[in-house]
Amino acid sequence: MASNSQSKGKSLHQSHVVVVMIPFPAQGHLNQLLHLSHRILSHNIPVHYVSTTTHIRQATIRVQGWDHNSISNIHFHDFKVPSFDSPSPNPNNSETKFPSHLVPSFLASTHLRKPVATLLKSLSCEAKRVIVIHDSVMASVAQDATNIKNVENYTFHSSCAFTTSVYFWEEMGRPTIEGLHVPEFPSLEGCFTTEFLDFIIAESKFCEFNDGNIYNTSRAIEGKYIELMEHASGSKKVWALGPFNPLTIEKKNSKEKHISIRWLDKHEPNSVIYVSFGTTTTFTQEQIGQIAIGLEQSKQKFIWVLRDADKGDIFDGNEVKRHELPKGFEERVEGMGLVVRDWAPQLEILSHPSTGGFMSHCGWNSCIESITMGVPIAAWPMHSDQPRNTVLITEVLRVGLVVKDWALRDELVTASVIESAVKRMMETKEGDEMRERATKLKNAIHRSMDDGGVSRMEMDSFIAYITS
Ligand SMILES: O=c1ccn([C@@H]2O[C@H](COP(=O)(O)OP(=O)(O)O[C@H]3OC[C@@H](O)[C@H](O)[C@H]3O)[C@@H](O)[C@H]2O)c(=O)[nH]1
Ligand SMILES: C[C@@H](CO)CCNc1ncnc2nc[nH]c12
Repeated sequence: MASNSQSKGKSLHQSHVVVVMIPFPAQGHLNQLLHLSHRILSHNIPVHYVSTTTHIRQATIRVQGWDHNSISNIHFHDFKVPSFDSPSPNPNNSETKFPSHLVPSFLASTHLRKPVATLLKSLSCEAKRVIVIHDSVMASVAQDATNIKNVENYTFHSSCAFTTSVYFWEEMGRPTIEGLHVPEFPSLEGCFTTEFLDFIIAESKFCEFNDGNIYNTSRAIEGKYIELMEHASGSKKVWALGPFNPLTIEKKNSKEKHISIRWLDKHEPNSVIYVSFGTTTTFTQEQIGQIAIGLEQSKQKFIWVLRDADKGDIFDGNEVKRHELPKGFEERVEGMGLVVRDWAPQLEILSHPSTGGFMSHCGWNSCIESITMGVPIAAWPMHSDQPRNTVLITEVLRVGLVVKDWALRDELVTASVIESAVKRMMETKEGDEMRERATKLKNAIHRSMDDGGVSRMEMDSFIAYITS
């Protein structure tokens, strides 16, 4: 059984309760429930983590921020599903930038329902109680939990409370709520394909009978919107158990350091902008050229992670495309910028003192990782929840600026727009003020995770609730 310093004083009866995680098979989802597994394990509760063979492999090789040994106590269940297509992403989709090339892998994972049901039945015979935590878009896979007596079923929402709650608030007809000012936010137009929106709606029907809702956020970040979510959830509990990612990252010795960290070590505090767009963004060659020129013209130091969206199966063997950069670019920016084409250690980069800004698509992982590390965001949303996450970052929390307005989503972002956004973030008073607010927010989050802090108390209360 897992043990570490946080588990001291916890009684053994808790081992009669086991947790089963059912993540959605895309990096930004796998990652969050893996972090949560780690946190729950530290309370001495066994955790089972279920996915397809390839996605278990993906989740475990990309674990960040915790030491690899600490996840070895998680019980991974890699179930076989029918083989699925794993096409390369297409940057030229005109309707939306949603990564529809992943859909075959999403559909394949619906076949997890049967092995999951078998696992739940077997665990429910041995344990006092089985706590299922399933991604909101894996609710159909978790549905059999409802019919087993000692199994409780919680829905994990992979985005922030702001984005999820305004969706419900709109459905409720935008009621006035005392003490709450909701800023303007974009409609869902252009966020998803119709096919995926239908998938989300179909999955949400299976959440109706759940026992509560879990978010990777904190009352120290967006308390008002967690309350709005509570308002929309009626009698059901809303648990804000985040941030799931670790708040401090251990320094590696220099031999083990990634090239980007060694590079950051050479620079001044807050002098580098980190540019990365998660695992579901693919740019056209033309757009890549504009980013390159914009970064060069900004004359600011940068680390740029230049990679396409993940494929449904990241191990399927085909070579990843190597994007061309403008002629002589890498030589001209030598010493000033670093282009990373493989997997970057994002948490380490964000926690490095030299990193002073983050140009991001505003995936929720990137947002919360950046906030917990005190780094402000230059927001360039692409699809899904990202346009609304941008509103939380720039207007509610005021720890970021907008690179590209969502209304202009179909247009090329020119080098000069990128240049001016980078300069605004890195060398203006406005940028400094955002960094100050980001540092304040980081400190508030750290305090909330200390003894007696709101986030710590909420996690303790959840653990007590599921084990009592
Ligand atoms: O090179 C890389 C790229 C990405 N990453 C990590 O991969 C993760 C990417 O997740 P993001 O949420 O930022 O973005 P993605 O688009 O990939 O994910 C998505 O899934 C979950 C949703 O709620 C997000 O809003 C969504 O966009 C982050 O944890 C980031 O740290 C790396 O560590 N290195
Ligand atoms: C490949 C990922 C990228 O986000 C699709 C699942 N994304 C999502 N799934 C479910 N609800 C969402 N609300 C916002 N985004 C959501």
